Amino acid sequence: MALKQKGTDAAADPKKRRRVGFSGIDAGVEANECMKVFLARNPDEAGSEDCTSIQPFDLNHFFGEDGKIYGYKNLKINVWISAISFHGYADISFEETSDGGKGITDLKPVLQSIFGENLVEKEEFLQIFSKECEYIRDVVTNGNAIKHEGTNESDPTVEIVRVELQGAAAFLYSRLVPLVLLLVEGSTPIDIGEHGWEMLLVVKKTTQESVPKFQLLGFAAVHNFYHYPESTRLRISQILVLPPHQGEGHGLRLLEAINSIALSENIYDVTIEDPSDYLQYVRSSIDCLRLLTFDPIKPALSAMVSSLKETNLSKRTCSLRMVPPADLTETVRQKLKINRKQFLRCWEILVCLSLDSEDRKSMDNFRACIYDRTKGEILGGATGTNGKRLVQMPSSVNEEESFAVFWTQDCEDADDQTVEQQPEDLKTQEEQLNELVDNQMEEIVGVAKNVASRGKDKLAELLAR
Ligand SMILES: CC(=O)SCCNC(=O)CCNC(=O)[C@H](O)C(C)(C)COP(=O)(O)OP(=O)(O)OC[C@H]1O[C@@H](n2cnc3c(N)ncnc32)[C@H](O)[C@@H]1OP(=O)(O)O
Repeated sequence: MALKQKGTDAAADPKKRRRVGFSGIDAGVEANECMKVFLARNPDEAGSEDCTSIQPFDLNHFFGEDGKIYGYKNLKINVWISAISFHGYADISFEETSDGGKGITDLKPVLQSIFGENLVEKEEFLQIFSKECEYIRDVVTNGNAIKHEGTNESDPTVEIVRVELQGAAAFLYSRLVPLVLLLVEGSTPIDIGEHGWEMLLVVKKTTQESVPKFQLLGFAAVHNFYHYPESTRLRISQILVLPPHQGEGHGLRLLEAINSIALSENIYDVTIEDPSDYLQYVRSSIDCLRLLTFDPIKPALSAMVSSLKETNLSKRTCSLRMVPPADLTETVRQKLKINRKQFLRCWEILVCLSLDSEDRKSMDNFRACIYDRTKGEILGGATGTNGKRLVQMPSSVNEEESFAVFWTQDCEDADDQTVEQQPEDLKTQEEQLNELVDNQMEEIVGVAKNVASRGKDKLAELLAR
């Protein structure tokens, strides 16, 4: 790795070290405040801040325990990643360095932990644009274009290509790792040495002269793993649409392509590893639209909707489990490859869509069912705690949504239970639970609205029954 550093190199040579007027102990600077990452499409954009800027979810977590950089005055770290070859080039500048009590952060190993071997000197970075201008074409040459219903509907120049994660494709993945680390929250690089990995690449073809013929817009890393006794499951491990192209329908295309592979190869089902909220939203929207036209679902759905209209759960004298019949869950898995957990999510969305939002009683009953389900999941059943307790945990990410469940050591010990379940504890638990239920209602309604606007005709047909 080569980094071009402006300013003094005082950090390396103690004799040259100059004192900076830090008053007291150095408070440090947050990495999020001084580091920027850009995507450069051509040599002119390399070094310029007028190109696509990437918004990493959090840079601080790469930098030590407190996410801070120490010992620099006016530090600026700019990194450009080539949108053609995915090499990187870093420009680091600062006025002065000085140990203000917390040392001088060594930036090289940190940048290396993000960008690895991809980081090169500026000169090399600029040359690579022409040297590797057909890099993506070379990777997709051995791949298979995935054609399925709806393919290329909106843009015939965009294609999804399926490649095994070996050889050139494995090299491409290793070049994409920095973007994965920066943009996919909580991600770690996948083990490409493991059997069963493949990638789906979203590529844009162009016939224009002087620009690469293939441009990478996004990708999904998918693992095929064994399911007893003789089938395979497809697990989407990482999916990333490059920042300038997010929201253009490519994530949706990738999910649709994976669904079509699962159907054509009679895969057991499709799962997603820790989907982000937005990915889950896109996925549920697609699955609900598929389910709207899936006839076997209709009788069970209308029976569920009738029950919600007729019962009154507000007094909690009766209860209703808002789950689909087990045989329907199995049919949905077999025919649409939607896994059980995902179908349960979609089921709630479809029930919500089928209810009259003006009918207070039905909507209250619906919320009561979501409440019972959530409580059951967290506290281990609506009738007892099963020895589990819900506590709110401090979190830097989102305090409101951070809960932990812990088990009391001996759940049959009645004395322990009495001591722990103080009335004020129960009230806090109740408040936290209600917040969680409100969030879930919001998510359900969000997807329901999207599905309603995109599948008006299908929905009208479903509701007419
Ligand atoms: C397992 C994991 O990898 S989790 C991490 C996921 N990845 C990340 O978070 C990295 C950063 N984000 C991304 O890479 C992307 O934003 C992704 C992958 C999450 C989503 O891909 P995108 O290309 O941005 O989304 P895409 O444009 O395909 O779809 C989203 C929009 O199109 C809508 N849409 C378009 N057509 C349709 C349709 N036919 N049916 C339903 N919805 C549709 C979606 O509902 C959504 O609309 P809205 O946000 O305006 O309400």
